[in-house]
Amino acid sequence: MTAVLDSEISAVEICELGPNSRNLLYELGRILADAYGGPAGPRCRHAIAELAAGLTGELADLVALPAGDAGVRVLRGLRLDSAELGRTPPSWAAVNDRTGAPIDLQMLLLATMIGSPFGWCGQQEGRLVNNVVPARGYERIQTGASSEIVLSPHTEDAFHPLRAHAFLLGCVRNPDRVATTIASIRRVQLSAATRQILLRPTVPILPDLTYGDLERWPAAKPVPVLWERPDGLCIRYDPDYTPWRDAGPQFRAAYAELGAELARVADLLVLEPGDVAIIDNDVVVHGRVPFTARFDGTDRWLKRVNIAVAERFRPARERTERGYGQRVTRLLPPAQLPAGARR
Ligand SMILES: O=C(O)CCC(=O)C(=O)O
Ligand SMILES: [Fe+2]
Repeated sequence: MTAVLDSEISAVEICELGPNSRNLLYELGRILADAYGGPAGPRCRHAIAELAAGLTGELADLVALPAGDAGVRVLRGLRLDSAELGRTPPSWAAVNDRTGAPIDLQMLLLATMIGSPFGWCGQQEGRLVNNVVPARGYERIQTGASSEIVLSPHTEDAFHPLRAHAFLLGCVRNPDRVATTIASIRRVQLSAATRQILLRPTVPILPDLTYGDLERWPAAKPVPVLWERPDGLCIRYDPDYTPWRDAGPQFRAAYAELGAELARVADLLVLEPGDVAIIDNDVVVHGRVPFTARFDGTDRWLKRVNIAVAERFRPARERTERGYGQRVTRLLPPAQLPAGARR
């Protein structure tokens, strides 16, 4: 993909949280942080699930999956304590979970209103709220910790059958207004032949480097790039972790056509402090433009939460995939979620 994106935000739904919603979420985050220290323990997780299931009114109306083909809804106006959060850490591993607890808990309340938040055992030590910050040494490596390179458009955790149906990207700070890129598969135009080729399983998608230096995958199973959900076309895409160059010329041409179309329809989304994007991971691929990291404690800082939405369709054939041994960690086992939150 090129770094040249030509359109401003178009069909993305932008929702401003009113003062009551902002204050309520903020207070709940604080109360949970004071009572439990953070979301690691089961008592706090039960409290999150109970509280999220009981939220009504404006918050319940606004905190929802994006409805249209844009596949992104941005909630604007989350309250943050920037001073308490302190300096941007030099890597995810250096995050202070205690000072971060109030905002992490707000993110988890939001995620639990949509579905069931989860993390990966092999990523950021299984945390439910991941931190996305530029890290020294990773400037040119294809992960969220990069900076100097274009982070290619991708489906989050495309390699895995349990990848998020949707995820949250919340912004703590973004002083240089570095844009996230978003591109909806519902806006691309493909020839009928290309569409047919990409609907067939041809090449596998491998785990990205955030899962550690995993050995090669001799038994990697091909998966389709495009698939269909009852409401329309969906995508599963991660070109940097797909051995597409090994495929035949027809597939390579189709894959290139898709890449060019995704670049054509891509929008730039500049997340500002207090913004939370709700991204449909089956409809939209996301990435990031290049930037020069500061590495001085004032860098861009995002929070990411994966969400499983039980009523969302996925193709049955994915159930036989093994996900390269990567296992999820859930907020709570599904049977322990209160009725209103069991999705
Ligand atoms: O930095 C961004 O805007 C996106 C990073 C990303 O791809 C992710 O956190 O999954
Ligand atoms: Fe991502």
